[in-house]
Amino acid sequence: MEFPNCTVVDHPLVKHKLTMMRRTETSTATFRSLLQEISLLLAYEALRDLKVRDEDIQTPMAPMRAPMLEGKKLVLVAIMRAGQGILDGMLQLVPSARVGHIGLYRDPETLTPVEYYYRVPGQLADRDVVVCDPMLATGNSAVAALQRVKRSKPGSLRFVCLLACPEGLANLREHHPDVHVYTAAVDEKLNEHGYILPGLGDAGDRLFGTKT
Ligand SMILES: O=P(O)(O)OC[C@H]1O[C@H](OP(=O)(O)OP(=O)(O)O)[C@H](O)[C@@H]1O
Ligand SMILES: O=c1cc[nH]c(=O)[nH]1
Repeated sequence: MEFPNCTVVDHPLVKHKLTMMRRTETSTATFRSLLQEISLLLAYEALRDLKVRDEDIQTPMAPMRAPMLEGKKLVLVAIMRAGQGILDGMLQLVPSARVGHIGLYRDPETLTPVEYYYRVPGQLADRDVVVCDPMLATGNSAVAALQRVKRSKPGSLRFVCLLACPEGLANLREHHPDVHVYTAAVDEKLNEHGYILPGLGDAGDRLFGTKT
């Protein structure tokens, strides 16, 4: 199925790492390092249109004008907790990016997000903002996070996740048709508790080892 607001990064390396992450027997340590690795690959695709500016440099052979990223224009915003895993991977690729955090958890009964923390750099007007969270399930958390960031009128806004589903993509498209999603896969559907099927379970618990 095609989703107009979504790019599926279906590189073989991404597919392989995602399969390893899905497996029940994958340890917390392995899950964490795989999320970092896969996020780096997702970022490669999601940041394809970042602006570069030519600078005068000197190679050992000759002077030249060469493109450099305007790194400080990028703001990476992690939805806590699990977004931290994606953030860590993306920061390896763009260490000079500014960082924001939005604390949200999903009320297990209503599946609506509850905000408990917000700290994002101000002055977003000329900055490219990437909001990240591994799971786009109902999409309610992403919709709320993007709404919050939009109050600061960012120059551009995109969303990076590990796994999406049709319900979450539809919700996001309805509320934020201007925000493009980059993901490693779009799974089949949600179950009655709002979990992605086949999915990978609770991303935060798997990343931090908090499953009881
Ligand atoms: O699309 P949604 O239906 O809103 O679900 C997605 C949210 O659920 C997970 O977080 P959770 O609320 O479990 O919090 P946690 O990261 O603290 O575990 C996930 O990391 C997303 O933030
Ligand atoms: O499948 C899901 C849905 C929401 N949050 C998760 O961590 N996993």
